[in-house]
Order: sequence, then C-alpha cells, then structure tokens
Amino acid sequence: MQLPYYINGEWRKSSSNETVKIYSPYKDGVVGEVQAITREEVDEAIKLAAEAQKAWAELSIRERATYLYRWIDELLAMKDEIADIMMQEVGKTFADAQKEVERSADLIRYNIEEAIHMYNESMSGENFPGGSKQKIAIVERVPLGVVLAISPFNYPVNLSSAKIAPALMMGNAVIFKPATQGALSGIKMIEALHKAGIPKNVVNVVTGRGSVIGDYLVEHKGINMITFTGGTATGYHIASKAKMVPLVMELGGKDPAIVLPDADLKLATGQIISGAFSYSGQRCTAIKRVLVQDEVADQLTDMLAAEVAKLSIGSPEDKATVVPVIDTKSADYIQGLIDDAIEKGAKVLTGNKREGNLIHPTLLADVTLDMRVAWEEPFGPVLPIIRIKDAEEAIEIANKSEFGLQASVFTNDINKAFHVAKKLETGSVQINGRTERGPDHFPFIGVKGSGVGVQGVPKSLQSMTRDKVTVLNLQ
Ligand SMILES: NC(=O)c1ccc[n+]([C@@H]2O[C@H](COP(=O)([O-])OP(=O)(O)OC[C@H]3O[C@@H](n4cnc5c(N)ncnc54)[C@H](O)[C@@H]3O)[C@@H](O)[C@H]2O)c1
Repeated sequence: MQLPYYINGEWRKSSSNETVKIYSPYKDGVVGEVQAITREEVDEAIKLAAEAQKAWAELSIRERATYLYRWIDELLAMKDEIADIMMQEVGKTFADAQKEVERSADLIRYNIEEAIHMYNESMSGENFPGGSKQKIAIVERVPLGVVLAISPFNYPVNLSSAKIAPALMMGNAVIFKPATQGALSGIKMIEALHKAGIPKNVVNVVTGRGSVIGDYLVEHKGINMITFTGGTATGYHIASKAKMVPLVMELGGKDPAIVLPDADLKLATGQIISGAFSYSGQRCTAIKRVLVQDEVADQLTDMLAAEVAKLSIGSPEDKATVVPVIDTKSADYIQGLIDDAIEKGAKVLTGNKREGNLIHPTLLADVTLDMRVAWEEPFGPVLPIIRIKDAEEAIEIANKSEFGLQASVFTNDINKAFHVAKKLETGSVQINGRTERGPDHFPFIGVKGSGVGVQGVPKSLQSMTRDKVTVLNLQ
C-alpha cells in the first residue's frame, strides 16, 4: 500500500519520487509506504493552509461543526479498515484499534459540543481603581492561524484527532504530520475528513523524512502554533527550534505507583498490571515503577508476579496483551535497561526473554536507585519494584524524576492520599487507580520533562486560540 500525501483537497504523489517505508513491529516485510515530500511541497502546504484558514475562520462555529460531525460518521464507517492498518503498522490488537477509532469519534464529538457552548467575556472598566463604566472590554477567543500537529506512533488516530478537532473547531487550519509508524492510519483518518467534504487546504497532511522536513516544519515562519506529542528528547529539540509560537507538548513519563501499607493490595495489583503491561507498556501514562512500602512489599511482589504469569504474550493478531514493541531500536533499548539492572543486582522475577521485538513481560525486584531502569522510560513491558520505608521517601524518589506526567497512590486513608498527592510534582495524581489519560475531557498535563501546556476538553480548545480585546469607549 503506497499512500499519497494530502494537499489542496487532492491526494498527491511527491515530486521527490521517493517514499518512506513502514515496517510492522511483528511481521516481516513492508506494510506500506508514504510520500517523502520535499521542502518546496511543505512550503506549498503551509502557504495554502494559511490562505484557506481565513475563509474557514469566517464560517460560523456551527457551520464548522457540520463538517466535523460528518467526519465522525465517515471515521466510524472506516473503523475496521483503519483498525486493520493500525494493527499492522503499530502492532495494536484489532479490538484495541477499533476502540481507539470509537474513542476518537467520541472525542471529536465532545470537542464540537464544548466549542459550541463556549462564550466570550466582557469586562467593565469600573472594577479597576479610577476606571469607568463607560469603558467596556469585549474579550474574544480568536484562532491562531496555522497549527502544526505532530503525533506519536502509539495512538495514531486518538492523539491526532485530539489535536486536529479542537484546532479546526476554533477556526484554525492544520498541517498534520503523523509519526512514520502511524502514518497509514493517520492518512486514512484524513481520508474520512476528505469524504466529509472539508474545504480544501483547511487540513493538509505532510509525510516524509525527519531529516528533510522535521526541523523545517518546526522552524517554518508560516506555522503559528505547535501541538506535539512524543518523546521528551524530541520535545526539547522542537522547543529549541520553534519560533516564538505557542507550544503544547505532551512528552514522556515515568509514572510511579506508590503503594502504602494500608492499601487494598488486590485492587493495586490489578491496576498496576493493566497500567504497566497493556500494549506492552507503550503508553505515556503506563505505570513505569512501583514504589512499595517495606511492610507489604513481599506480598505485593508475589501478587504482581502471579498476575504477570497470566498475561498473554505474542502477536496482536492473536489478541495478545504483551505484543512486540514498535521496532528493533526500541527493543534493544529496553533490553539494555534490563541488562543494566541485572548487572547491578536486580532480581528477575519473570521475563527477561526476547524473541525479535517481542520482550516478555519483565518484573524486576530489588531495584535500587543506581539502576537506569529506576529513572528512564522503557516504553516497553518492564516494571521495576523499588522498596521504600515510608510515604515521604516515596515522594522524594517520585519527585527526583526528570518527568512529571502522572502518579498513582494506593491507600485506604484518604487523608494520607491527599497529603501524598499534594506533594507529588506531576500533572495529575490518581488515587486508587492506574495512571491514564482518559476520560479524554479531563485536563491532561505534563510538567517538568513531561511537557508544557494542557490538553483535554475544553483546555485544548482554549490552547488553539488567543485573546483578542476590543474596547468600547462609550460617551
Ligand atoms: N504525554 C503524552 O501525552 C504522550 C502520549 C503518547 C506518547 N508519548 C511519548 O511519546 C514517545 C513515543 O512516541 P514516538 O516514539 O512516536 O516519539 P518520537 O518523539 O520519536 O516522535 C514523535 C513525533 O515527532 C516527530 N519528529 C521527530 N523528530 C522531529 C523533528 N525534528 N521535527 C518535527 N517532528 C519530529 C516524529 O516523526 C513523530 O511524528 C514516548 O516517550 C511517550 O511517552 C507521550
């Protein structure tokens, strides 16, 4: 399958006559190819988007909504087709990929409805000392212009629609750059928007080699805002290259599950296992370390090991929970973290077995703070268990991380839970539940190396706009 890129309401082959090959994480051979577009084609995509944005912003919000409602219908009609491609290119089970398309439809709908119910503000001058009632400010939310949306491989439809839908509803045009693995699903998602009749150039899709178009896009003076989800190193790089434009960045994480002695261990075990190992831990909000208090550490460790043994391992085509990770580089990196931990004295309770890109779920006990796995994000099915003496030590270790996405606290003492939650330097804290982004309207925030800005609804809608003030000076 060789897919074109999307510009001027048309599907085009690049003048470069080159493509980027997309390999499957779990089966041999190329699953598809996308266009390796040139910088001149990027220029054209951005220029046409800037022109189209003006007319798009002129439409009423309800008119824009009609296109997005139709997008939902077309997306759902293509659900199985998209899910099949997604399974092949990112190695997610067909059922999970179908759910991702449905979840994206719900998210687009929620964005539409929230946007329709947003109102502007007005302010009276009289509130400020010396001010007057005769001065009235009308504060409107206006679009930013051309939004560059860059998404990662792991939720190629959901994390792309989470950017594109709010940008469009608020009157922006979008340049969408999907991740290479994920580009086929991303392009198919835009095919649904094309079928929905979206005016030409309101969304253009660019694909290609990072070395040719990556920095070029980010630095382009035609881009008015960047919304990015991906790794922390890429995020820092993009932030250093971007011109003076608003940035929303959702990056990596090292989410801890803090387990205190009075926790419901059965609940904690279930939440930690699904949090750490579903889709092989390739989730930004996967639980990536367990910080358990000494008194219950042996018991929790045994319970976790018993549950890991029950996980299905294999191909997404066989509906396995633990599937091959995205590519060989990633598998090598994960294995490197396991090897380093073993060398420094960690005990392998289960796992440490590799077949190609398939890393068996690996539970590591006796993990100490000198091990890389205590700090680095594996983005794979590896869970280190670190013992702590009390909640204060858990807070200290949790906060030493370069990341600050989410954290879980398991305890039956709500006061203690709040005390710990307040001190954790993360965007969100889950009390007695696994770390996760959904429901998708909740604010989703990464701090420190985990990002900047807020996603969710209505936060994403707000971040795609700026304030515009018109002051009435009545006589
Ligand atoms: N916090 C969140 O919301 C969230 C959600 C999902 C994934 N993630 C993170 O994403 C990472 C995994 O995803 P990935 O491997 O696709 O990440 P990645 O950083 O390798 O790539 C993300 C995107 O950036 C693009 N990119 C790379 N270099 C670029 C450049 N110089 N200019 C412009 N674009 C460039 C890639 O092509 C891709 O589209 C993990 O670290 C994970 O934690 C975070």
